[in-house]
Amino acid sequence: MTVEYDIVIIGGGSGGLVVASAAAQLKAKVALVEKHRLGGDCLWYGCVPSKSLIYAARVAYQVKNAGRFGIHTNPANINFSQAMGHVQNVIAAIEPHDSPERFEGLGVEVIFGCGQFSDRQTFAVNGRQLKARAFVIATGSRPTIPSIPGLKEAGYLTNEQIFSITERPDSLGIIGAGPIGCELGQSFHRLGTQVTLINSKPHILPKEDPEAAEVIEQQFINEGISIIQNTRAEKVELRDGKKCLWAGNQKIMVDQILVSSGRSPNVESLNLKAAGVEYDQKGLKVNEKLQTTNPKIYGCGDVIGGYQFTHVASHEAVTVLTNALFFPFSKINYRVIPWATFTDPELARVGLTEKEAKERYGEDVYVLKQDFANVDRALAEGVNQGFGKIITRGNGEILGAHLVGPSAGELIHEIVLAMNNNLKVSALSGIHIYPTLSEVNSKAALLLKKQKFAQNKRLKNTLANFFKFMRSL
Ligand SMILES: Cc1cc2nc3c(=O)[nH]c(=O)nc-3n(C[C@H](O)[C@H](O)[C@H](O)COP(=O)(O)OP(=O)(O)OC[C@H]3O[C@@H](n4cnc5c(N)ncnc54)[C@H](O)[C@@H]3O)c2cc1C
Ligand SMILES: NC(=O)c1ccc[n+]([C@@H]2O[C@H](COP(=O)([O-])OP(=O)(O)OC[C@H]3O[C@@H](n4cnc5c(N)ncnc54)[C@H](O)[C@@H]3O)[C@@H](O)[C@H]2O)c1
Repeated sequence: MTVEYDIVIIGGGSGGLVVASAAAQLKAKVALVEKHRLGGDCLWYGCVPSKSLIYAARVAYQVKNAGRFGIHTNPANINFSQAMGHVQNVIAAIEPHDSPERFEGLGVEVIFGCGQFSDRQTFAVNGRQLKARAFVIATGSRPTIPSIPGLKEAGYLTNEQIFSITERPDSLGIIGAGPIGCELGQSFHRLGTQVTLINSKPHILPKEDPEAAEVIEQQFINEGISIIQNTRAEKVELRDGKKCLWAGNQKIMVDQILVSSGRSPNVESLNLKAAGVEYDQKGLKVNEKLQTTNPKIYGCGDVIGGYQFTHVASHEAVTVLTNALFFPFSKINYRVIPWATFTDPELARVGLTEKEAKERYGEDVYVLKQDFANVDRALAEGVNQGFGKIITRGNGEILGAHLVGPSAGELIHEIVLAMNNNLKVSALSGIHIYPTLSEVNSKAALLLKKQKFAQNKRLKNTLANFFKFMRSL
């Protein structure tokens, strides 16, 4: 049967846009169906606005704390709506890159509408029946709203509303201390809001290296952010215009609540049953080739669960593109997936944690940890907290790395490059410019030799004897 399209993509965010633009540039016939506007969470409610807000908040913090460098100013006058204006300006500057005009210019047919599958090979939208050789579901995720009595009635914000507010809440209760809660919590606090994080786990950022997360936690405490640990938000009531939020035996009164307690896949409206596509609460079920349970329908990005990051959505998009347009031979490779949480200090990670490495390789695991307090450039910039930790095997194979400190999200890439190219940790100990923050990597890398030397009694004795002999000549 002849079909109209090579590929129909549903969802025009980080994953869908990569598939659409690359497929069109390869001269495939492409339709992209988007229910709202192109750009997805990353542009409108995620990475772009959050990183812009983080930057404005960092400036406020630096001005407020400039005194320790001998720079004295009047107390910073924070104009919240102008800070939010910066956020909107950055979105506006990036948006043309994701505009329908740009994609149509590349040859993509952009269809705005909310459709659904009518059978295993047809997607119905705006009264049209789209048939294609392959489909890609890239509909992303939305905030999971916990069923907390009174929350709905009292009202709350999620990442979908918070970047549009123009008045600063005096106080903000945040449910969930994952990356969203932590990045936005610190930013709002720095812009003058009293922030309380409610965290169901014993420590914030529970998916990260615990020692690294502890550095962030200590920074939050030093800045005056309240953290209620190991406690779930349980009930909300409206009292005198304020929201009264119960967490365990504690009660906090706040102006606003931000819900950042995880994500749910956008799958419900697509009539996936008709297409033979299975899913659960984490997302679409996909195989290593990113085929759903219908092999002609692929999934990528947040909607398949897993690593929910923009760069992972793009990485998955490439596998989907190759398999869907040509032959389904490519398997997704998740061996080296880096990410960063853009708190201050930043926390970046790639590969295994210490615990995971020890579970897999037992005694053959070396932890190479270098504090930023031993990196002269960090000290020059007033930083004496944080560290770089590289996890290796005895043969130098890099298993993972965890950096917490200034520009950690940039510094991790040297290790990512090494891992991607199967370089040993010694490759990181080459000349690094003095004084730079990236010396944290070279200094950590050198520790493998030092640790192995410290363990090697025979070599130490041989050298001692050698030098004794040389002195006796
Ligand atoms: C506050 C926040 C900060 C973040 N910061 C970072 C960061 O710094 N770095 C990072 O890597 N990641 C970050 N992320 C995660 C990142 O935004 C997501 O992983 C990424 O956007 C996922 O891309 P996607 O293509 O799967 O989904 P999206 O980009 O969300 O795109 C999905 C698209 O599908 C559309 N859609 C949904 N349902 C339908 C339907 N039925 N029919 C048609 N279209 C539909 C949506 O409108 C949307 O345009 C952040 C997320 C949040 C919430
Ligand atoms: N810098 C980045 O790359 C970045 C930034 C923000 C978000 N993201 C992506 O978005 C995803 C979602 O972020 P998130 O922070 O919403 O989710 P998350 O799942 O990472 O963290 C949510 C936290 O909320 C806690 N929680 C759940 N219900 C609770 C309750 N009732 N009371 C108190 N705590 C509760 C959970 O235990 C968890 O620790 C991330 O996993 C990440 O993939 C990435």
